[in-house]
Amino acid sequence: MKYIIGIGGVTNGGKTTLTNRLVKALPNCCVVHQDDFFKPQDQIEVGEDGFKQWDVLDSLDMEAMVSTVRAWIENPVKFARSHGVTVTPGSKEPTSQDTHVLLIEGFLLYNYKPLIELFDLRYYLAVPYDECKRRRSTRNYTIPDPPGLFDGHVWPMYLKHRKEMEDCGVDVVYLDGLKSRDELYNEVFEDIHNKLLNCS
Ligand SMILES: Nc1ncnc2c1ncn2[C@@H]1O[C@H](COP(=O)(O)OP(=O)(O)O)[C@@H](O)[C@H]1O
Ligand SMILES: O=C(O)c1ccc[n+]([C@@H]2O[C@H](COP(=O)([O-])O)[C@@H](O)[C@H]2O)c1
Ligand SMILES: [Mg+2]
Repeated sequence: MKYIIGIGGVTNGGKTTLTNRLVKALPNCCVVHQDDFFKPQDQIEVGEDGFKQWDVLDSLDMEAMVSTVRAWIENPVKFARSHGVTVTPGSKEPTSQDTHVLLIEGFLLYNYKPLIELFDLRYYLAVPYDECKRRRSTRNYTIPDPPGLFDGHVWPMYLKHRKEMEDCGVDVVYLDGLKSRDELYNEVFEDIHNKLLNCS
């Protein structure tokens, strides 16, 4: 069986931290990071507000991201091997019963139709404004945040995209990003087991 699981939500919600832990625990598990699909800086539009518009779908090569996911769907064994993931057969025979998991993590997973429909399970990490701003201020992105970016662009875009997702009725499991790393990992790992892996 093949399962595609989304770890989405707000910037600095803890998506990458949680994903890095899950990938070690789930069977034959590969990861796609949405951050790897940002377009080069010179292709990012500058808005009327003067900020480079990083936190919109247009800043990402979403077609390439979906193609990568489709390559995994087509042949998860080949995908795993070419990404250095060791493939182990499950206890059940025939081999076609083997379990393969793809984790997709990123801040804009549930606003792009061709991607939304590919998930078997969608998680959404959220943290309140103050904590998000505090965590973001300590991050070192390849392109550092200019002064005022969080309040002028990042947070408003988060609210806009979250509302659009909710208005479209996308089915997500909300996670409280204020919980500890351990709590979040245990909660999600158990949930994945109950919802997916026990049924295979
Ligand atoms: N559950 C948590 N509680 C407190 N801090 C966390 C938690 N998860 C992650 N962090 C910290 O928050 C920051 C952002 O985490 P990260 O996993 O990179 O988030 P994201 O990928 O959603 O932007 C990092 O400094 C990380 O160590
Ligand atoms: O990774 C990059 O090249 C990059 C360049 C500019 C900005 N980012 C920021 O990366 C954020 C998404 O990543 P994350 O891990 O914070 O969810 C998003 O809020 C962007 O503003 C990321
Ligand atoms: Mg991240």
